[in-house]
Amino acid sequence: MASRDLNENAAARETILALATGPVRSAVAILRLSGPASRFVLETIAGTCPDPRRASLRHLRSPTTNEILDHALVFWFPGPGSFSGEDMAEFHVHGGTAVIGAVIAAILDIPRCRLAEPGEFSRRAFLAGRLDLSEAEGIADLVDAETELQRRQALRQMDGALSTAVQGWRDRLVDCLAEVEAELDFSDEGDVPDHLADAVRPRVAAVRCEIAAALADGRRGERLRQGFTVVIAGAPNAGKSTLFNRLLQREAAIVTAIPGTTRDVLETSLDIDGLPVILIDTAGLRSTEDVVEKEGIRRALLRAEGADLVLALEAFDSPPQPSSWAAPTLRLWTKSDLRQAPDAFEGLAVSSTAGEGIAELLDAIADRAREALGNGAALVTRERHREALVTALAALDRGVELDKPPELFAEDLRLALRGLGRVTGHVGVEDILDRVFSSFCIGK
Ligand SMILES: Nc1nc2c(c(=O)[nH]1)N(C=O)[C@@H](CNc1ccc(C(=O)N[C@@H](CCC(=O)O)C(=O)O)cc1)CN2
Ligand SMILES: Nc1nc2c(ncn2[C@@H]2O[C@H](COP(=O)(O)OP(=O)(O)OP(=O)(O)O)[C@@H](O)[C@H]2O)c(=O)[nH]1
Ligand SMILES: [Mg+2]
Repeated sequence: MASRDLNENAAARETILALATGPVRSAVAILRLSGPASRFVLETIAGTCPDPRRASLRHLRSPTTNEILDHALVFWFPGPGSFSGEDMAEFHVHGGTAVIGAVIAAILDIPRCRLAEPGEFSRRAFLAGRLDLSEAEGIADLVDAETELQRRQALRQMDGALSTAVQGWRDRLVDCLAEVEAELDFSDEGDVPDHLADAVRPRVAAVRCEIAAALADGRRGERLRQGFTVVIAGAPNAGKSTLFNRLLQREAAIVTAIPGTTRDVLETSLDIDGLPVILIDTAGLRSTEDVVEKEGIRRALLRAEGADLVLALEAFDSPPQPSSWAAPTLRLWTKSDLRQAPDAFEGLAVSSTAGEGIAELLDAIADRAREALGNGAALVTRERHREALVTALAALDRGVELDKPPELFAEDLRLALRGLGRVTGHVGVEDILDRVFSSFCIGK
């Protein structure tokens, strides 16, 4: 892929530094550098530049005082065959906060070195043509992945699943456009034979169809990134917080025998069979004049409305609840250890204290989440991709209309190509780079 970095002169570039590992005490911490001064930093702090890609054990020294700061493994990754495409270096230091602070301070003393912005290493890799925009997003998603399916989806995207599909559509549409344009060039105006457009139209329609299929995915990819939200709702004292704690296997919410205990919305993520589930405990629903409780109930109803699934709890000792919710609902009869569900009850009986029905409930949630989130094979994983593909699809829809003059057909093809190019960042991306990369972590 050609370098997109046309504006900046490499030598004038700053060298960026970041802690690539977590900002906590750890056995080993990795400091990462990218930019033209990387080699000089290695020579200054570690004495000499090691062989490319080989771990070398060095004393790190402060260039100002010559004091030894740490014994560390150091790496040299010469550009352009590095992750970012630039010269890069790594310091694998002991992961104490004072060690990290001292080495960072020593490096920042070197001219033209500064701390990296979030996503700046990946941004430089993108600008150097080492990866495209959707592959860079895959890296960010991989770092953020909390469940197995999120990991799988992110890895596919990092490996270019979406890029490859988009690139294939682009190539085919470019061929179509070239044929339409050639014909336009060689014919008198308004005199393009219809058979040309007729020959190209089915090929465009085939691409159109594939893009439409990728979009008709029930937003699985986006939802897998975000998680499947399950709201626990019901009357005060129905056992919502007890169930919440049982599903999380820890005492996250306060439980008492007093109705109206929970007021805030409590939200925690849960991994069920690799599926990311966001479990939400809410205030018990009742009419009340208490302003705090009222606000809690308002928030509870708001979250229930936007949920992927509402668990509507009822117990023998709690008043009946609204029978229908805007979101898909699973009715639960709680406290089944104390009183059996009435015969007419349509739903699942559970006891959070005795454990009855809990495995079945987890299975039911997993089934619904799997249905909504898919298996990690969706191509479209962000609203950004969807918007760009919808734009391309709309242009192709217009393009394939019968009796469309070839000039306008060609223009529609160009618009479609621009939409596809935005997914991978091949065209018109200046406005979205900040938005995409600022959501990355520091050090990525
Ligand atoms: N210590 C460390 N671990 C890491 C990374 C890193 O930068 N540093 N990574 C970074 O995020 C990931 C690995 N990804 C990488 C991707 C490409 C190259 C690289 O230098 N590629 C060259 C040469 C490959 C070779 O021949 O060995 C290339 O593709 O040309 C390095 C790391 C995960 N683990
Ligand atoms: N025996 C039995 N008691 C339960 C069960 N679930 C909840 N309880 C009891 O019911 C009472 C209310 O439980 P909570 O979980 O606080 O109820 P809640 O729905 O969160 O109530 P609010 O937060 O007030 O809306 C507590 O005394 C719990 O110990 C259960 O499965 N079996
Ligand atoms: Mg509660």
